Formats: sequence, structure tokens, C-alpha cells
Amino acid sequence: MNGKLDKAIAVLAASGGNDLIQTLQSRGAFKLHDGVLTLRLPFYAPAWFNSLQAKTQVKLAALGITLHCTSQVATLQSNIANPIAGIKNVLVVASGKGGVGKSTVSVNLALALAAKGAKVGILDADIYGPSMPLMLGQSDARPESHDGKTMLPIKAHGVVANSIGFLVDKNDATVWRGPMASKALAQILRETQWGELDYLVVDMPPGTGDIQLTMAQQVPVTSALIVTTPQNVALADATKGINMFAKVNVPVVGLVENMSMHVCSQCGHEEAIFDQGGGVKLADAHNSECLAQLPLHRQYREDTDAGTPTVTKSVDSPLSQAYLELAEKVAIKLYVDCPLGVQTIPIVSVN
Ligand SMILES: Nc1ncnc2c1ncn2[C@@H]1O[C@H](COP(=O)(O)OP(=O)(O)OP(=O)(O)O)[C@@H](O)[C@H]1O
Repeated sequence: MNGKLDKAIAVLAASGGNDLIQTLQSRGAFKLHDGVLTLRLPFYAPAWFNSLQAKTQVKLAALGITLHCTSQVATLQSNIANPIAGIKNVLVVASGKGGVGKSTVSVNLALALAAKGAKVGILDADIYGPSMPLMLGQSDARPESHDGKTMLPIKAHGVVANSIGFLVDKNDATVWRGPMASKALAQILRETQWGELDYLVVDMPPGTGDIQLTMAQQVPVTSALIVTTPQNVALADATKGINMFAKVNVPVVGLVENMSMHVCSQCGHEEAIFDQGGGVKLADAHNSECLAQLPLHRQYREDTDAGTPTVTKSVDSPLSQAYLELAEKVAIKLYVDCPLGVQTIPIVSVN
């Protein structure tokens, strides 16, 4: 019986990535019963699973096995032991430098994770330039409170979100000093009724100063995703970002090189305006991985400006596809990189 399972695992490892299949196996994700091999996937990655199934079907059939899968996102270990009720994993999206597209990546990645099947929230922690109200098409929304103590997040495009931008006048927040900004983040994080979430994507303020450091220490972070553009000046700042997370024991799941190549919306001509390949080099230098190279394309800007990020606006476009692929890579890599965490604290309703 076990020999059969071992053979099936070897078949899957040859096609689905050895590290991943071995991690799944060692954490008890496979069960073989009556010729049905059930994989309880601890993340949503339907494209990866469909490809695995297609590639292994014949060999598994020869062993008398059919493969099935169910998905339930696992809670992974975070940097501090102070979890937020109902939230399984917190992914912070950070950049050393401003204006590299951190918010654009945060919102599209969050929507892509949701499109794959996960329950996702967005916390816009970019105190000095909150963009989520605009990018989610919710500029006039204000979170409601039923008890005067906690807020209900804003719902948009299948995710929930909260932002300093919903709560405070833009001009007030920009003059906050570090401790005030960090306190505001802690409050908005813990006083929002997020519900049950597989991932909370946190759009961090740009930079690697004390504010970002304090924030990273206050929030139970599973991992960080670093956004950079390919040119040297941005890469130097991204390096500071990677080093900052190392200081606070937050693993970096990988890098995203944004504005990688300019694609003309008229003729499709490609030009490396901000240079090329820097994200891959940086990732290599830090033993990390460049998980996506996203083009500089007018459509990305137009869609977020209109409050309908590309992943919701045109799901089938190649621009959207790039994010859908990134979402699966992030979900898978988080699981492989991070040890399993303690069971999420369930939300208990108090009447
Ligand atoms: N790949 C892209 N192609 C075209 N435009 C983009 C792309 N990524 C981001 N932009 C645009 O660049 C501008 C800056 O992006 P964004 O606000 O996401 O950056 P940020 O790093 O979050 O900035 P900040 O430092 O202000 O927080 C926005 O107008 C956005 O629409």
C-alpha cells in the first residue's frame, strides 16, 4: 500500500516540483484510499494542479490511481506570536523606494489571490499616500461601526479592505510622526472586523526607516514581497528593504520587478526604459527569487486610476495573467518557505 503511494509521489514530484511535493507529503497532504489519491492543498493553485494532473494522469493510471484535490489555506508561522483573530497569513508588500508600483502590485495580487479562490483582505498601511480608496473605486466609502469600537472593512471586487485613506483626511496623515503613524496602523489592523481571511495583503509605506521597521515588528507577518523597478537606484533601495526584513526575522518570499519592460499600447513594441534584469540579479544576490517581471503598460495605470484594477477589469488579458501566475507562485512559495504556524484563532461572536 505504502509502496504504491511512494510510487505515486515520485511520479508527482517529477512533474510538480520536487520540493513542493516532498513538503506536501511530509506535512501529510496526501491520502490514498481505494485507488483515489486525495491531495489536500494548503493553498489555491488551480493552474498548477490542473497541469500536474494532466502531466501525471497516464502514469498514475498505470498504478491504478486517480488524483483529486481539495483546497484549504494553511496558517503559516509569523514573526511575532500575536495573531489577529481569523487571519491566517499576513503578506506585506514593501519597497525601498517610492513610486515603484507597490500599491498597484498589492491590489492586483490581492485580487488575483481571490480569483484563485482565497479569502483576501487588503490593509493599506501607506499612511503618507494611501491609494486603496482610489484603486478599489471606493474613494467616498467610510467604514461603518456597529459598536463604536471596531470597524467593518469596505468590500470591493470580492475582497475586503481598510485604509488610513478611508478614515483620515489625507493632509492630516502626512504630518504624522513615526510613533503616531505606527499606532494608527496597529489600531486599524486590530480594530477592523476582517472576518475569516486566508491572506491579508498589507501595502506598506515606501522606505526602510523606523516607521517601516516598527510596523513590521507590530504586525504578525508571515512573509514580505519586495517590489522594485529594474534600474540601479531602485535596486539599491530594494536591498535595504530585504535587509530590514532580515533584521525583524521576516522571511522574504521573493521580488517583483515592476515596470520591467515598456509595452506600447498602440503597436506592442517593447523597450526597457528602466533597464532590464535587475530584479533577477538582485534576487540571485540575496538567494531569493524574482517571481514576476511585470511590464510597464498604460493599461495598468488606467485601470487602477479608474478603480477597477486590471485583474478584475480584464481577467483574460496577458496583463492580468501575469498577476494570476504571480498569485499561485506566491501562495506556493509561502507554503514551501514557511513552517506551519499555530492554528488560527477562530472568530467567536459575543452576543
Ligand atoms: N506596471 C505598470 N505599468 C504602468 N503604470 C504603472 C505600473 N505600475 C504602477 N504604475 C503606475 O505608477 C504610479 C505609481 O504606482 P503605485 O502608486 O502603485 O506606486 P507605489 O510604489 O505604491 O507609490 P508610493 O510610493 O506613492 O506608495 C501609479 O500611477 C500607477 O498606476
